[in-house]
Amino acid sequence: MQAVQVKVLNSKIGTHPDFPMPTRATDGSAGIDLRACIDEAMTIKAGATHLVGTGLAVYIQDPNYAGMILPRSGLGHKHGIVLGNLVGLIDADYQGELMVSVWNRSSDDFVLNPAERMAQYIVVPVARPEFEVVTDFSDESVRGAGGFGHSGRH
Ligand SMILES: O=c1ccn([C@H]2C[C@H](O)[C@@H](COP(=O)(O)OP(=O)(O)OP(=O)(O)O)O2)c(=O)[nH]1
Ligand SMILES: [Mg+2]
Repeated sequence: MQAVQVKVLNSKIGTHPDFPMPTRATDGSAGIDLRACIDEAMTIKAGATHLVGTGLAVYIQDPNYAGMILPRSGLGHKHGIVLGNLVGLIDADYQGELMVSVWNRSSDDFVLNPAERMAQYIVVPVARPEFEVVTDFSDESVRGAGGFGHSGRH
């Protein structure tokens, strides 16, 4: 996939030095960091969840792809800042603002500053198979219906 369409919904983005257009931190970065598009710092109390806008709309258009919003490892591990929905799945036909559900799962309040990089966004391919209804599967796998630790722990 070469490009997706990005609409800037907040005029600060791309004009204010603190709010650059989203980019990859390095050439090899999978994710594009999503910044909090807020005017003032907000306190996310211990255990609280806030829906925070990014000021951006991304229209993937091609249904063979989807967007995902993932936590940043540093914020998640060191500060307990993860996602209220654990992972955000963004449909290819979604044209609204990318929103981040910021969950402070730690026991300390967290101050989210304007333009702070709060999560990251990737685009992934999506297999969209038909669901072919059968009475019996075409063969029996080695695993069969075993799951949930069926193969042991070690
Ligand atoms: O972290 C997220 C998750 C979702 N969305 C937007 C894009 C996505 O395409 C839409 C719907 O998401 P989802 O299907 O996960 O939520 P739902 O609760 O099933 O809502 P809907 O009934 O609108 O599909 O909400 C975000 O902006 N951020
Ligand atoms: Mg849905």
